[in-house]
Amino acid sequence: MKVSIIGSGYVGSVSAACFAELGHEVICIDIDEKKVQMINDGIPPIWEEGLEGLMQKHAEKNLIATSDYDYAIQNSDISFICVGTPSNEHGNIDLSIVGSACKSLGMAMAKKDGFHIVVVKSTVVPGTTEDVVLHLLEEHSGKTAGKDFGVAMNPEFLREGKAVYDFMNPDKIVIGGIDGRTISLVSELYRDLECEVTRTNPRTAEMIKYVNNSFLATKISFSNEVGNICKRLGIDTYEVMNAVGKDFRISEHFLNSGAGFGGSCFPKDVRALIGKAKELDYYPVLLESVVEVNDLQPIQMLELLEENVGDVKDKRIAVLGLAFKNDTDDIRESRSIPIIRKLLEKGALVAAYDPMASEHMKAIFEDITYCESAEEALNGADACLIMTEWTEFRKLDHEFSGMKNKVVIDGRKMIDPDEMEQDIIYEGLCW
Ligand SMILES: NC(=O)c1ccc[n+]([C@@H]2O[C@H](COP(=O)([O-])OP(=O)(O)OC[C@H]3O[C@@H](n4cnc5c(N)ncnc54)[C@H](O)[C@@H]3O)[C@@H](O)[C@H]2O)c1
Ligand SMILES: O=c1ccn([C@@H]2O[C@H](COP(=O)(O)OP(=O)(O)O[C@H]3O[C@H](CO)[C@@H](O)[C@H](O)[C@H]3O)[C@@H](O)[C@H]2O)c(=O)[nH]1
Repeated sequence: MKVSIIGSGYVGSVSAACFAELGHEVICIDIDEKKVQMINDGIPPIWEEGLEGLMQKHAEKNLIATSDYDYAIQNSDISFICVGTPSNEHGNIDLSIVGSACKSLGMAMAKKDGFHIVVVKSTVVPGTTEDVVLHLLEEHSGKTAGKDFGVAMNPEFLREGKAVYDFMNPDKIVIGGIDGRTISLVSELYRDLECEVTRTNPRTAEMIKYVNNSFLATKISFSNEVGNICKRLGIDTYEVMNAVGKDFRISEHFLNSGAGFGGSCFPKDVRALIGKAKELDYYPVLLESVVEVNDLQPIQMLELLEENVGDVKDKRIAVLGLAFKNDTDDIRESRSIPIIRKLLEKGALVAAYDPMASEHMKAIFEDITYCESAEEALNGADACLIMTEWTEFRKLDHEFSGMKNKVVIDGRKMIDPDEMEQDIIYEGLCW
């Protein structure tokens, strides 16, 4: 099938490369000319394991990129909207990028003969596809939904760092369409993937995505709350949750307590669902608490730090991990951001290390010291904070020997002091 993908970020570029791998003809559309050029050169605009191989295999064959909407719409049957849906200043969803993509798409559809399908893959609050996207497309194309074009919502569940694998091995595919014809045509795109398709209406598909993310975020905040209580009781919460997770109704996944959840999805999506609920005069007590517990975790880390080293003014604090999780260079809503901000406010000297994300962090904190290795960051440090679950941090041992004061506050349970040769003063955040 002929597919156009609007937006070449994490979701757009992975979807494009994977649809190409599934044998479809794919055109990426982005307003960022640099990304367009990169894709045409077979270079992924974001880092994701396995993405480069797919892009090199398909670029300029069945995967091309352009900033020309007219060309892309004329040469495709289905368009996926994969642009960002950030939070506005009140935490509610900001649909302005979706709006401008719909305008460009509608204007291009006006010039096209024949049936076209528009699929929203961006995460949007329930009602958006039918009440906003569909109407904008009708307004700018002069065409009628259901007659001249189909509209569907197909949420994406990929995890960053595992995005290609997740796209190719989904545990669910949800397609919410305005009619059966649209749902069937969109399903065709996924026919080679071994996965059941949940067929539904657009607003249910939109809600499934929010509930999925909110439930996972709730599991993490629940685990953090339990961890905070365990810490005060002198109990290792990981031992507790390992046993609790053996109950098949709970499952062992997403029970790791620590510095909390970051990333481009959980924080913004939980906030957006809270905003939508309030708009409907419902106060979502549980979801508000999920955010509150999450916001508290970095503060508790700093409290532990100060309990161990006192005033941090003029002290060198090594921050290990800047990405919001391991295996990605993405720093969006990373838990290390509020930590570094507070450390700087308190006059600390921050020495940061991340295997992938330092370049991105420089855009937020220009003046901290960026190191090439954990060892370099730890050298001469008065304390260390572990913020990201990078595998390489599990092996740290002799690297701590250069610290002035060997205080380690572990926000991800990366270190087992009993297994180490170095003597350190170790504090787990929740254990
Ligand atoms: N990142 C994830 O892991 C993930 C997973 C599932 C769902 N989502 C959702 O998918 C959506 C996209 O997220 P992302 O992380 O890929 O975003 P992103 O910010 O990485 O990428 C968005 C892309 O859209 C482009 N763009 C902006 N305006 C445009 C326009 N008018 N026309 C064409 N291109 C335009 C940008 O240049 C950028 O390349 C969001 O709604 C997000 O919540 C993200
Ligand atoms: O037990 C856990 C698991 C995760 N995290 C943190 O939670 C955040 C998010 O992790 P993860 O879910 O692996 O990353 P994302 O790439 O943000 O993926 C989530 O958000 C995407 C965007 O909506 C969805 O598509 C995915 O299904 C969903 O897992 C990270 O900061 C992790 O450190 C924990 O603190 N404890």
